[in-house]
Parts: sequence; structure tokens; C-alpha cells
Amino acid sequence: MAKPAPSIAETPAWKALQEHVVDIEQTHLRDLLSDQQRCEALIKEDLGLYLDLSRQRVNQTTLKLLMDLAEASQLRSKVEAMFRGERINETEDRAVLHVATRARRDQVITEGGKNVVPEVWEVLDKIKGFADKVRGGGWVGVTGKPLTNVVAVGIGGSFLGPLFVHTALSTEPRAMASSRGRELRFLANVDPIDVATALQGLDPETTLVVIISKTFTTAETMLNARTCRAWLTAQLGPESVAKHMVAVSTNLKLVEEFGIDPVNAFGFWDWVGGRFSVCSAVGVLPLTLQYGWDVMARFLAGANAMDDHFRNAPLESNLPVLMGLVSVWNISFMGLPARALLPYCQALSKLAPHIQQVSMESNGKGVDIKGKPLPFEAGEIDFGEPGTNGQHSFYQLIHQGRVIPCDFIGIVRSQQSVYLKGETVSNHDELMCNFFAQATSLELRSASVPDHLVPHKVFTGNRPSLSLLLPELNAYTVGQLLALYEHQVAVQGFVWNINSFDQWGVELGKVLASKLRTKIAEARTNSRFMAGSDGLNYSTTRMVNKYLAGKRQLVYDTPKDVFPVDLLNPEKPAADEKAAI
Ligand SMILES: O=P(O)(O)OC[C@H]1O[C@](O)(CO)[C@@H](O)[C@@H]1O
Repeated sequence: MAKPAPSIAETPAWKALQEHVVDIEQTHLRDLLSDQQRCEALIKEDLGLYLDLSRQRVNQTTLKLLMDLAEASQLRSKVEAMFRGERINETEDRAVLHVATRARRDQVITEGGKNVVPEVWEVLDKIKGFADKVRGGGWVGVTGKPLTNVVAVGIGGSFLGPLFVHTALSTEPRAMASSRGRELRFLANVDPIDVATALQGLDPETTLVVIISKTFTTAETMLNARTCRAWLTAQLGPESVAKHMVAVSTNLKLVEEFGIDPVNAFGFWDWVGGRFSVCSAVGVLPLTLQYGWDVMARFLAGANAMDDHFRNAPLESNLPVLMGLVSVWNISFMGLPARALLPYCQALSKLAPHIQQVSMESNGKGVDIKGKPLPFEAGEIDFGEPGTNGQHSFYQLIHQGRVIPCDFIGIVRSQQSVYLKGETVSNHDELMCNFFAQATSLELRSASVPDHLVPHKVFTGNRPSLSLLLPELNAYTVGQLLALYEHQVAVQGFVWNINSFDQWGVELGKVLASKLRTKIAEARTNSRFMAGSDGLNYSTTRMVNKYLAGKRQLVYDTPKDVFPVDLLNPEKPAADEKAAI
């Protein structure tokens, strides 16, 4: 039997980095920053992006050792295997080809020996054709009105990426112009409050509902889909589904069973992971309906440019590779498992929620790709908020509490320019002053204060961060940014030798929720509280009974086969309240 490959942690490259930590710990970041040559070596410019890694606790030796680690982990060949369509998602026996969803029409990317790019473009052309019709009034609702509102129903990867891109574009002048008079909303949470938020004020006659689910089995999405269907049909009749509901899925059979004409379904493939699916119909359909094809074509081109860079640029100047290796350094060697994503741009307010899923669902793993327990902790704890809001929230901890590596993201030209007469600087310059100041203040050590306040006011500094400057935030650069972070996460996983493309950890919760659904339905149907014999532990049984007793009635009213219109009408009491009156 072949001897199992040694863990990456047993390689000389890993051990050399462990030993190197001692050297770095002796050097304060302020001193590292005084070496201009070092700084130059750590500032990279490509594709119009400016990446400054000089505020990381690394020197040229660290970089060299990280390159050795890349070599030891066979990073290059793993990246190639991904682009070549090999089944690197071993536990699901799937290729990982989200890069194909933004391939140029003339590119060749194969899966199972077949070029998949023509199929990708078939769907993109279908999206363009459909969106042009809806936007141009060639596709109207059952009552003949144009469909100006879109509600995208989906969760996780079928929600967070599209929301991130929508938020990034909704204030961009060109995208704003092309979306005038249109509205795009999202419905993700199975909480009926989210239904109310998503549908409130919308007229079903002018609303198109897009159900987005890779599997078309996700419980939350399917209940929300049925709820939206009930909302539409209650007011427009069952025939409205054909005109007001379309779907995005890999499971076209279930789409049809749901009642959506397969002609109005937009497919994708099992080789696109949910959290990497923004550039498939998952994101491109709702976003093209909102912004038009030209905008979305630029978004795809931006992501594609970053893919080319990731595949071809030398490791030493490869932006996602460098970001990935530096984060592995922070997490696995410097003992800094968290990272704050701090865009100085309100339009990037949904970057952190999206990257949380991309990163934490991908790399939150405890075993290597062959199933062997990892001798180190993989994964990164990601969180973030746009500056300057974050400064007035959690930055205190970042400055004087725990050490959290920060990604500062700044934009050279704002989407929205304001410069008031009498002000020293423009509003955007004011924002960017904070961007520059925050990165600098994390590196400094200062103590010029009265003695008794020294312990409180001292900044130990020496806190790593990176800065990324984008020339502007438009569809193209949003595509670049998305792909940059997707690939950074892949680099981490390749180095740790884990499978970044499965997500078995989220399955148990789904199974238990389903079991509880059955139990709660039984309790309500039979008008009885749960007993210890119901297969749930004491704690759960007690809390569920508290919940059941807390409702105004243990047993439901007869369920409604139409949407409770009063949910969206504050004038009328809700159904539960009526029952209690
Ligand atoms: O698109 P689907 O199949 O509804 O899945 C939604 C999400 O659920 C997950 O499987 C787990 O939460 C994600 O990976 C996925 O993005």
C-alpha cells in the first residue's frame, strides 16, 4: 500500500516558517516599515490594482519561505488542476470550475473532456435575451403591465454574492442610469419577517420572482418560493406563475415540478459551488434584469481578468497568491486566526458578509483532503464593516485589544463625488484620510501622554494589515475584487491541503431542523406538548414546549391556501392576533 503523503505541517518549508516566527517577533512593524527596499518588494501593482503588503509582519525572508511553502504544497499544480477541470472536490467527485462561468466566449475550459464554455454562453445569451425582453417591456405580467420589480429568492451562495454585487453597483453612475425605474430585492431568511420586508409595498402585477437554488431542495428557499407563489396567485390567479416566476437551478426537474416552465429556467452545473456561483445565472440573471447586459458583461470581464492573472502571473507577483500566503502566515504561524475586512466604501458594505461565506464555509475544515485530522487549525474568522462606521464600533479592540489582521480597501475615485464650498477637502478625501490614518495607526507605537494615562493611551502598534486600492468601483473592478477574494481563499485551502469546495458541516443542522419540523407539526396537530419519549434531549424538549406554550394557541388555525395579505398590511391585525382577540 502506498505510504500516505506527509501533512504539509511535516514539510521542511512549514518547519522553516515556524522557526522564522522568532525572528519576526523580535522586529517591530515600525522598524520593518523603515526599510524602503522591503516596502517596495511588498507593494504590487497589476490589473490597475495596488496591493500594499508592507504593513504585514513579514520581510523578504518570510516571502521567500512562503514561496517555498507554496512549492511544498504544490500550489501551482493545484491551481492548474482547478482550471483544467479535474475533480478536485474529491468528497463530492466534482470539478471546481466557477472560472468557466466568466470565461471569454472563445476560451476553452474542459470538464470530463468537454469544452463547457459554449454551454456557459448559451445560458448567458438566454439571460441577455430574457432580460432585454423584461427590461424592454416585451415580457409583461399577466395583467399586461411591465415587470419593473424583481425579488430574488435564495440563501447562502444563492444570495450573498448577488447581494454584494448589487450593493456595489446600485450607486455606480453607469449602473444607476441603466437601472432607473427598476428595483431588485432579496428574500433569503425563512423568517416571515423577511418575507414582509422583501414584499412590502410591491405590486404583484409588476413583480417578477426569481427562485435561485442550486439544489432546489433548500428548505428555507423552497418555503419562501411557495410563499411568494401564494402571494402572486392570491392576487393574480394561478396562471400568473408562468409570467411572474422564473428559476435558476442545476435541478431543472424539480423546477418543473414546482410549476415553473423549464423554458423559464436558467441552468448551471454541479461544478459551480454555491458560494462561487455569483458569475453563473445565480447572480447574472437577477443583476442583468436590474442593470442590463452591458454592465454585467463588464463585471464578468473583470472577474475573468483576475482569473487569467491568478493562473498565469508568477507567484511572486500574483495578487491572490500573495494575499493567500500572507493570510496563511498570519493564521498558521503568527497565531492570528481572524481577519477584518474594512472597505472604505459604503458600496462594499456587503463584501464582508459574502466573503464570510466564501472563506468560512470553504476553509472551516478539521481534516485534510484525504480525511486525515489536521495537526493545525485551518480556516479564518472573517468579519467586517465599511469604514468609517467600523471605527466607531469595533476598532478599539483592533487597536488596543486583540491583534486582528485587517484588509483596508480604498477607492481612488468615488462613485459619488461631493465637495462642499467652505470644506477643506471633499467628502471622499475625508473618508480616505481615515483609510490612510487607520492603517498607519495600527503600525505605530506612541506614548507621548501624561504618566497616569500612559497605559490607557499607549498604542503598542505592530498590528498587521494590508491595503488594497482600486482605481474606482465599477462593474469591472467589482468582478476583479470578487475573483481576487475567491482565489485567495482557494490558495489558503490548497496550502492547508484541505477540500475548500465541500461543506458537509452545514448538513447536520439541516437534518435536525427537519426532524424538529416533524415534531412541532405533530405537537400542534395533536394538541399536545412534547414528551421525553419524542427522541429529543431534555433541554431541547423543555425549550420547544416553552415555545409551543408561548404561542397564543397550541393548535394552528386551519392553514391558509392563500397568502395572508394582512401580513403586509399594518392596518389589519395579523392572523395570530385575530385568533387571540
Ligand atoms: O443554492 P441552494 O442549493 O439552495 O443552497 C444554498 C446554500 O446552502 C448551502 O449548501 C449550505 O448553507 C450553501 O453552500 C449554499 O450556497
